[in-house]
Amino acid sequence: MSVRVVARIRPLLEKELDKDIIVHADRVGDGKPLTVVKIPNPKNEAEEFSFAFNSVYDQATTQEDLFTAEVAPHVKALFQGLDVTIFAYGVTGTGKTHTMRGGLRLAERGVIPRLLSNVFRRAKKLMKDTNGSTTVVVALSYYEIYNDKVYDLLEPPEKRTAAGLPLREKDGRTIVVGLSERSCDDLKDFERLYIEANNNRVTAATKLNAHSSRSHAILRVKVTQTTENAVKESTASAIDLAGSEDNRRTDNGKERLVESAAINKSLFVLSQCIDAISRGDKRIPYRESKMTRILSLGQNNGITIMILNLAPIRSYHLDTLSSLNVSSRAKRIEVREIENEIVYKQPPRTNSGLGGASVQRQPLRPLNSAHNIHTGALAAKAAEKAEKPDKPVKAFSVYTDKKPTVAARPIAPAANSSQPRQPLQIKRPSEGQETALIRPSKLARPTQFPVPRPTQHTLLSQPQQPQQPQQQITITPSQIEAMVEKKVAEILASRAAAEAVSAPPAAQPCTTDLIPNNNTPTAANATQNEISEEVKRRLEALERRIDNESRSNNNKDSDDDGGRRANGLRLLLQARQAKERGDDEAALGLYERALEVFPGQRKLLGKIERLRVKLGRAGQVDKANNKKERSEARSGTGVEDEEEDGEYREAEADVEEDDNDNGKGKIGTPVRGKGRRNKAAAQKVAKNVDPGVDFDDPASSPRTRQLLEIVNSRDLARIKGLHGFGPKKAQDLVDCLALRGIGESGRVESLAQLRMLPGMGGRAVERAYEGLVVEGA
Ligand SMILES: Nc1ncnc2c1ncn2[C@@H]1O[C@H](COP(=O)(O)OP(=O)(O)OP(=O)(O)O)[C@@H](O)[C@H]1O
Repeated sequence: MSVRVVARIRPLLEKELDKDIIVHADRVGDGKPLTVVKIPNPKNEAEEFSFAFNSVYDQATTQEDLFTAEVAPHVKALFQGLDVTIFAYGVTGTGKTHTMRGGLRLAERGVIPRLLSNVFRRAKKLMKDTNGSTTVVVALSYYEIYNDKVYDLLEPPEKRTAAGLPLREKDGRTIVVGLSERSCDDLKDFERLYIEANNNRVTAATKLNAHSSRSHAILRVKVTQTTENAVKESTASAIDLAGSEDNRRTDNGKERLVESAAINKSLFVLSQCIDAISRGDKRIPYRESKMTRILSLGQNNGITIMILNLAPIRSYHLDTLSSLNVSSRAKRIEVREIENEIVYKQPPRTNSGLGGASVQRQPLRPLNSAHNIHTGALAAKAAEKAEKPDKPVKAFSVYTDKKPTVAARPIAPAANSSQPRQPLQIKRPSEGQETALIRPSKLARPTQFPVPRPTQHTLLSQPQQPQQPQQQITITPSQIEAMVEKKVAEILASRAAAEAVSAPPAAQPCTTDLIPNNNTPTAANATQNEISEEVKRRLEALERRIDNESRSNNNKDSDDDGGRRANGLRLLLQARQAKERGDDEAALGLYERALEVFPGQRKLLGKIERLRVKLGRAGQVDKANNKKERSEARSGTGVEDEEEDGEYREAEADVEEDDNDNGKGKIGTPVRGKGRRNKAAAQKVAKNVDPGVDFDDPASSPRTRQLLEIVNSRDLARIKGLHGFGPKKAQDLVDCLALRGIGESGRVESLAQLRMLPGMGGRAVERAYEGLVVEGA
């Protein structure tokens, strides 16, 4: 399931009543719900950009409307064991805190108090419905990330240490070490704690918001359901992110500027993570900020809802566009909808009278095989509770008439566990039932492969008995193929996840997952073995194919000049933007990464050195590059580097051109001779292509017209079809066209203009032009 992204446009504030409204909610057709946000192109007011979301809430939306539509439906899922994450994103002053926290009046209460109210109500009902045999404990932790440091909001500020609380990875999640947790009995209890904690949160008045949050605030609501035999735990996280700020508009003083740099940096990393995930990159830069590590977007399980807050007025125009862009990409992020595992305190009694022929029961799992976080502390706590004599004896309601959603999962150790995986047991078929479900691995959603499963009866009455001969299992080749495809998708996903966190490789594709563990061969076992062998053989072949493909992709990447250069260009552009935001730290990191693409470039080295000096880290420029420079100087050669240098200069020219175009007068530094250089470059291309083609003239040839028409269509599929364009380059161009109005008409009017767009330097336009087959020619 993808991240659900909804947009909320706030009403005008009193001081804004005379302002021009430029952001509108719209629908895709009559009678359809609001799902589109419209905003004019800042370069061409006649043109409008449209951004589609899962839902859009306009100025008239009340706090209750939003909660009822977006959050209330997921409280049930929370009690089923799914984690729920809700976070508010947007520019400063757009209503994030209003949405999450809200006002004190009942109608003004935001998502968080309403969520807690619903949780307490449901908990109470559950306890009542089970006659007290299920107890529900609600516990809170609440912390903020201020200047990239984590502080516990449930502790008084004087207890804070300068370094804040450390983060640690545990069971694939990021946890805050030493965070306090308070249990809450009811809403009143919560409100007292929450109000007190909010007083500890850093807020300050800025020019854009009288009560601006200077930190990201994360509230975690842990719901623990305990019965006699088992404990189920799930967490709702409500996150109020600090808003991005354009410091040219805030008039921020020194302290606010430092805060602002930290806020902007973390939000920039978040947008980079979103971009990287949506592009399918192998490396996701989660670790570059504490906020992204904690949010773990795309790595978390359960349900994730992103609320994009928007201000409707013109003064937010560019900021609004930028946050619309980031959030519309977040829609592409997939989150696995996996319930947390139930932890059993003790084996269920085999002589339980609760059963009956129709009752299904969850198979037992050892505690150490639980997949999620509940293996250690929770189990210990559960055991401790079970031992306490003063607690009433409870009967756990794992016996249910319904088919359990997480029940009957085979034993699978945690994905990142060092423990070897146990092969799955394919169990006996139920009476009168030839087929049932199997889950090939923890990562996978339920599949439809017909394999036998045990009946309640068998499990309850003969838990220790050796396996009986099984009925003939029939799996068709197409089902095997489907299993294999699914497994491959899992392998790819787990590899991507493992690479993303730079952790040791995630659980290796475990082909044995699908192999039954049969020590006593029978006819049915033999059939299973055959099937497993077949699956295993195909999996191995596919794994080899994947390895070969990724190897050849890597080679292709390194051969692909355009892709490499475009990547370098992107890094230069991002570095430039970071510098403009005043985030020298991020700019330095990006320039250093660009140096890997354009190694040894003196100008780039100069920029890095200057930034290092500014950040008090002079003299640390990559030694390898310096060495390279020195050896070049000695040998007096560098033919290759000349080429690199030219390539770098062109890339940089593109970036500077882009900056110049974006922010005329913003930086205030005249750009010398860039127009000349680009024009010269364009003419150079024109000369290579066809002496008759004028790069400044849109109508100079049918091929030019066709190329421009394809570009201006902004149709990803058509642009991808251009010679020299991969999916990434095509997407970059489409995004760039969406972000910038090009030319008077908002269109690219000539090849020369196309060449000046980021990523279109070098021979990109020339290649696309040359490779174009003119329609109708
Ligand atoms: N839907 C709304 N209805 C009425 N007032 C709103 C709404 N959304 C926001 N506001 C008002 O707008 C102002 C700014 O909102 P808020 O402080 O929530 O912004 P924010 O995005 O959290 O800003 P920051 O990032 O600076 O913390 C507040 O006065 C708030 O009451």
